Amino acid sequence: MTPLVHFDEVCVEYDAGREKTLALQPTTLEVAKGDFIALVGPSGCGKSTILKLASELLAPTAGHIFFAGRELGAEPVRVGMAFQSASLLPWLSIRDNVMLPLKIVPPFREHYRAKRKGEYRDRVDALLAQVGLLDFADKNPWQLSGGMQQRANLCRALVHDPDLLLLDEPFGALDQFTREELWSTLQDLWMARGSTVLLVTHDLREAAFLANRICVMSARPGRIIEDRQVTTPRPRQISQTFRPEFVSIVEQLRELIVHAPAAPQIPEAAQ
Ligand SMILES: Nc1ncnc2c1ncn2[C@@H]1O[C@H](COP(=O)(O)OP(=O)(O)OP(=O)(O)O)[C@@H](O)[C@H]1O
Repeated sequence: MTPLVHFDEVCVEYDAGREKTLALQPTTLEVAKGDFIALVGPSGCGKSTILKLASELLAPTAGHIFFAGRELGAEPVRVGMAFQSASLLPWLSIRDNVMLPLKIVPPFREHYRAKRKGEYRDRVDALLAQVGLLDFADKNPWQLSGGMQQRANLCRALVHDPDLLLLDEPFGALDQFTREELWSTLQDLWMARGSTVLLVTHDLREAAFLANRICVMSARPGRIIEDRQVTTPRPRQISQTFRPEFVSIVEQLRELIVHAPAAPQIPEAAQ
């Protein structure tokens, strides 16, 4: 079956004038529709670079990226994104923050004026209810805790049913208990919506709890050195992450990352 996203021998070299940084060695990755993939690896190995490629913020230096069998860029791909900082607009209510993609992203924006008061508002409120935020819909972001802001941020990333949900350390700034709550929220949203997710994280327990596949990357210039399935049935419980079989997955990932040699550099002439 054609993968939803296919990175085919993709290479990235950042070129800042005289200084060039090879961030990604030829990397191949196939993402099926509905996959939940976690990208883990040492700092600077190119995890965020993969998200930038998937969101078309960055073009590969070499290789190709396909979406549903066609070269990325041939057709618009709807992407939802969330980062470590929730970056909600402080002057808008939570409801209006979550509504934003429906105002901006085609084809929703064409119907925005007609549907805002009815259908779109119901859609936003249903999502807010699903993550326990409906009572806070009229509040401004600064009236919510960091964890609540990240819940709203996830809603904003999902409200327009993106083809791809790209998450770059979305829970990195939260305390452990709030983070675990948000893992369960994200798992529930993913199970309900069947989204296709690429998650960058440094937290191996988070990767193992949330993902179906964990792609481990080598130190920069990065490449995928292990593509590991996590078959634990859903819904997963936080308490399971303290059980021996789960702890063992996390330990194996950690060993891989700590001991993985940096990928051999490709000689410039061969690039
Ligand atoms: N715009 C840029 N210009 C030059 N070099 C860059 C640029 N963006 C990233 N890099 C370099 O490319 C490499 C990969 O960066 P990237 O942000 O993808 O890594 P990462 O694995 O997400 O890192 P971290 O885990 O620390 O967030 C790093 O060495 C980084 O310094």
